Amino acid sequence: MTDKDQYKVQHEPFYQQQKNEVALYEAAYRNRLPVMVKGPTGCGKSRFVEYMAWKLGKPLITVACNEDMTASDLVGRYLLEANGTRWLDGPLTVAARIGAICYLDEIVEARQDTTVVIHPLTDHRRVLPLDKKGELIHAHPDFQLVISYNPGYQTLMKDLKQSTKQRFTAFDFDYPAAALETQIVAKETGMDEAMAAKLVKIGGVARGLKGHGLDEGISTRLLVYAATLIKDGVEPRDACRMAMVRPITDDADIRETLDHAIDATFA
Ligand SMILES: Nc1ncnc2c1ncn2[C@@H]1O[C@H](COP(=O)(O)OP(=O)(O)OP(=O)(O)O)[C@@H](O)[C@H]1O
Repeated sequence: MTDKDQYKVQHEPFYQQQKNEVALYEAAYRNRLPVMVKGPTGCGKSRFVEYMAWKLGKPLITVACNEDMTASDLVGRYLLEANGTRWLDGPLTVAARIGAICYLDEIVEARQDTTVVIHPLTDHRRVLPLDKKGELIHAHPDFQLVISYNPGYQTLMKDLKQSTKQRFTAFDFDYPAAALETQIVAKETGMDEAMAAKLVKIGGVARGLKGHGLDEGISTRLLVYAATLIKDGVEPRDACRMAMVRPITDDADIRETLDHAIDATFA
């Protein structure tokens, strides 16, 4: 297996289009424009990028960003070995060399001095300077940079700089409308649509509480978890409490409200 093959998405991921994002992404890719995918947690951002990598037949390298991440974690570093030192490419460098789609998940978590290393890759230069190694990489023609971003988590202290934002085209994602989300939960888990619709309805109750005691509503991911447990034989009320309520809040009043909604739905 070559470097490239190991990053190929082997099987078609199930992705339910919300609007015309597939065609728009293809246009961005044709022109090698960097893409930003914005939206709340668990609404399908990563699945979309995985699906696009599969559809375009390009390798996909995903990096989960965090606040301890340094530029070296992205670009690469020298490793100390018995016989001296050896350079090890970081994931961004590998992607630029082999022509992969590089997906930096939750980029805003990374420190700003880390974020700026992507700048020269996002404009017409499409280069990546490896300062420590003294090498300038010209990105492979197939390389594309994609970042994800949850606008709900941003504070004044933690946001992308305009000079970073303005290097990307952007997609606004959100939880799908009820009918579409029902199809997603049903197709993803094999659950019948009538049952999936019940889970989506409870999800809707929780999303209505956002800003009234809840930071985020129940994600599509959690609806899929609940459906998976139910398909495995777990009693629906237990599955919903376990997958859709307990993870998202410790507030007794909100839990009670959501538990009531669950009991009413499965009465
Ligand atoms: N449009 C969709 N088509 C198919 N599955 C979907 C879709 N939207 C959400 N899902 C389901 O929701 C799950 C979570 O989606 P995904 O991992 O893409 O979330 P995300 O937006 O990247 O979240 P995070 O920001 O937390 O990484 C998927 O594993 C899939 O089961």
